Amino acid sequence: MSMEIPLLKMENIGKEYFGNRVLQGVTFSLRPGEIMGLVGENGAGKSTLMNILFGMPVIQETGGYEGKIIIDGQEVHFKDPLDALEAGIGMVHQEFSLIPGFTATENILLNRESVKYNALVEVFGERLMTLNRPDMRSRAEKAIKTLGVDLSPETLISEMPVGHKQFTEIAREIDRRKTRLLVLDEPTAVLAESEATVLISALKTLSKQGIAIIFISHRLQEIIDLCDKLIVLRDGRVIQEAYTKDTNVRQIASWMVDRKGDKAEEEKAEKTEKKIGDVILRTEHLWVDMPGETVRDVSIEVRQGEILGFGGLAGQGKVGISNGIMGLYAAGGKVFLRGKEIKLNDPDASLKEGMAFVSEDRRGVGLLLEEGIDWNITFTAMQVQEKFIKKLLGGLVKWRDDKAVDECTREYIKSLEIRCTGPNQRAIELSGGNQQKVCLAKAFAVNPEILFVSEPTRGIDVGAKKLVLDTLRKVNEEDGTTIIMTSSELEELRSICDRIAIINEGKVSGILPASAPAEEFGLLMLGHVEEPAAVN
Ligand SMILES: Nc1ncnc2c1ncn2[C@@H]1O[C@H](COP(=O)(O)OP(=O)(O)OP(=O)(O)O)[C@@H](O)[C@H]1O
Repeated sequence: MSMEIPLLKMENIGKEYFGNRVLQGVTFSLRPGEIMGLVGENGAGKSTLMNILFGMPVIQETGGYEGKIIIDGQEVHFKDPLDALEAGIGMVHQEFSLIPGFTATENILLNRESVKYNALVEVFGERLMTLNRPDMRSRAEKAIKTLGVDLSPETLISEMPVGHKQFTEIAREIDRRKTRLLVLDEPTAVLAESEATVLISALKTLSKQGIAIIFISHRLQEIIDLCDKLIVLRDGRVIQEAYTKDTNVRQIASWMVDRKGDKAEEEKAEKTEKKIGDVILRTEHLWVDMPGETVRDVSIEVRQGEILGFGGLAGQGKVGISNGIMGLYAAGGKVFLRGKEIKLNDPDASLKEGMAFVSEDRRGVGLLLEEGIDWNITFTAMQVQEKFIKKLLGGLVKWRDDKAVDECTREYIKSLEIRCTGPNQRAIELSGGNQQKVCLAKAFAVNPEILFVSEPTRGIDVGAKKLVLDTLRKVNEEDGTTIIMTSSELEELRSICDRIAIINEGKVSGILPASAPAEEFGLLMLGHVEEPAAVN
């Protein structure tokens, strides 16, 4: 054993939220340049542990924490993130903290002063006018280059696809010369596989320069590929510590869950015979103006009762299609539901027509963060369909049926294994993966005829992933719901879809049955257009 003093030691860390214990006796240490993976099921306590390390206000506001944080052998007490930054710790959160109306360069150069940006944006705005632009740009370019990504420093954050926002956040941390420890909370969740590969090699470069890294991910192969060692949290305790060279994905998955490890194993679904009906939804020359995911010309038919997948590389438009049909971004062309043309650019209309959408952007459009789980799950159904409403005197008097709301919420908490203190816990207090489950439950509650889901398993742990996909399959088979699913993971699409359309440069480059070989999908993703079927 070397006598070297670790860069960081967290010792006996504990945390309670209002009597709910979420961390207990967590201890680990990290040397300069070392990369540690932090894994565990949704709600195991990973983000909380990192929030403690980074001095996040939510920790102080909820009664602080127990245990010690020791840096270079000295105990530290961070009052807020600025103290942590001062000590050389950088953190990239699950959700972004970039300033929308500013460019990549400006965001990178604002560094973490922007932790407090809410009130300060105006001030920054003025300051930026007087800054040395060429110098700023070259610093931003340097940080972007270290990451090895194709990102223009002049692009506005509000116009970037989500993957580029992620790289901008990371570039911002790299530009801070002081950074000695970088914490990344699920940085690859919003990235396409190719982008994730770029990120992983960039992080390896940083570690060679002596920067230590704590990396949270549900993609266990990434943990193996990137990290030197890992710790596994279960119910707020460290239940295993290991060097990645001594373990494998299967073993890590089994450490994470109480249940048997085999639940984490990706199983091929047994396809039961199911009835696929007539065309229920049809688009004609659909275009959608969504930043980073422009749809140019999509004409496609979806049949009643099928699960249709949209796949393709990031930024090619697969994400834009459902956002356009559901009225969240400006769209044109024609969309027909059961043969009748529907109104575009009107989110309410699409809901009333019996369509529901689980967005890839769960914080942006998915949740009412300050409201309870119950309200989040039932609100849309209540508003659009008058579900959970009691009527008296022939409909003259209406009020909320709290009992029905509560029952429905409890059912989804159980079936989707949402980890919470109860039906009225606020959405903002849930872990990322559990918020994602609430978004799904909310869509199921309206019992839509057509359900659009975009990246449904983003942020979901390996065990729960199967649960989510099984639930989608069940809704499709038992309720006959037609499902249109967008995902950046081809294997996920292949495990539940009947057909998969690959989108390239804003157009459909081909549609294949899920059983087609992976190489054929690969070719379509690269823009090789399918041979047109026999000419008529
Ligand atoms: N502000 C808060 N108030 C109350 N409880 C909270 C708060 N933030 C988190 N929790 C609870 O702490 C527990 C741990 O959550 P945490 O976000 O640390 O999990 P996680 O391991 O990061 O999960 P995921 O993989 O889903 O992101 C959860 O049960 C969550 O509900």
